[in-house]
Amino acid sequence: MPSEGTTVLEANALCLRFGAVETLKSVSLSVERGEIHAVIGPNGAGKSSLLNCLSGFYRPQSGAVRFLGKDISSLPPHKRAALGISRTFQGIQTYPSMTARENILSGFHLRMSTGPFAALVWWGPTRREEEEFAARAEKIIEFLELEQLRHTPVGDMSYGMRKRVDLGRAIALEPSVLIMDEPMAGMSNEEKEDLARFILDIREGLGIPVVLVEHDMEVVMSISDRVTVIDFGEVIACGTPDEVRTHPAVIDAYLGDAA
Ligand SMILES: Nc1ncnc2c1ncn2[C@@H]1O[C@H](COP(=O)(O)OP(=O)(O)OP(=O)(O)O)[C@@H](O)[C@H]1O
Repeated sequence: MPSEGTTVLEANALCLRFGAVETLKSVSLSVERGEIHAVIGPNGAGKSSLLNCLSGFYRPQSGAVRFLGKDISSLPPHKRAALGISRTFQGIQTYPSMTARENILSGFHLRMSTGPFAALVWWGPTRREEEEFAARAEKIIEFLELEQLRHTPVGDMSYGMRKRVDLGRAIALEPSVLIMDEPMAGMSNEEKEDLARFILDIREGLGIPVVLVEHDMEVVMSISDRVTVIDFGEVIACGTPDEVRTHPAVIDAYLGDAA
């Protein structure tokens, strides 16, 4: 883990174009240890594109992404994930026929030091890893209060619980940072409250900083330490929820009457 006060994940002057569309125009963002950092902005502002640049799904034409001070701009998504950059996506990423426990266990595969070949010829370490992962999966099940649903196929669960299993898969890797794209979309108020509590617990209890794109302003303003506002591919404000809420450019661009 990084030492106190260090930047965990950093985007520096990212420029991203799709043909004639300038999606990100020199966007910078830093995610500090111990913070929940929200990225907000109107539809089409470039929020998901920024997350995709951080996790490696999009390659910006210029600018750099750094993780714990190291330039990771050229790394593909799976290598960034293996370094400790975890991500949840819009919608559901879990396997519906697998149970909650099996889905969470599937999140460990990136950290498996022994591949399938080693498993065939060298049984010992694989077995030990499996036991270790099973124990860790149990901890995640308890952490996310999924005990009752441990052996339930995810396809039989409510949307909110499926998203919770999805989150379990993302934190199974014990990441150094968690990226979440619109985690509250499609959730009831009760489900949102539960998820907000777990996001706070992930920051507090597990010490994992979180960067999230979220449209629900009530959630953003209540759980975030810092908020970056993007409009038309540019950062127009960055600060605490109170600073952002009262920022004239933000009021103009996005929050309007809701501020
Ligand atoms: N793969 C792509 N190909 C072409 N254009 C893209 C691609 N990804 C994003 N864009 C464009 O980049 C711009 C920003 O899109 P993005 O999804 O990042 O915005 P957003 O702020 O996340 O929007 P929303 O809140 O509606 O999800 C849009 O004009 C979009 O059409």
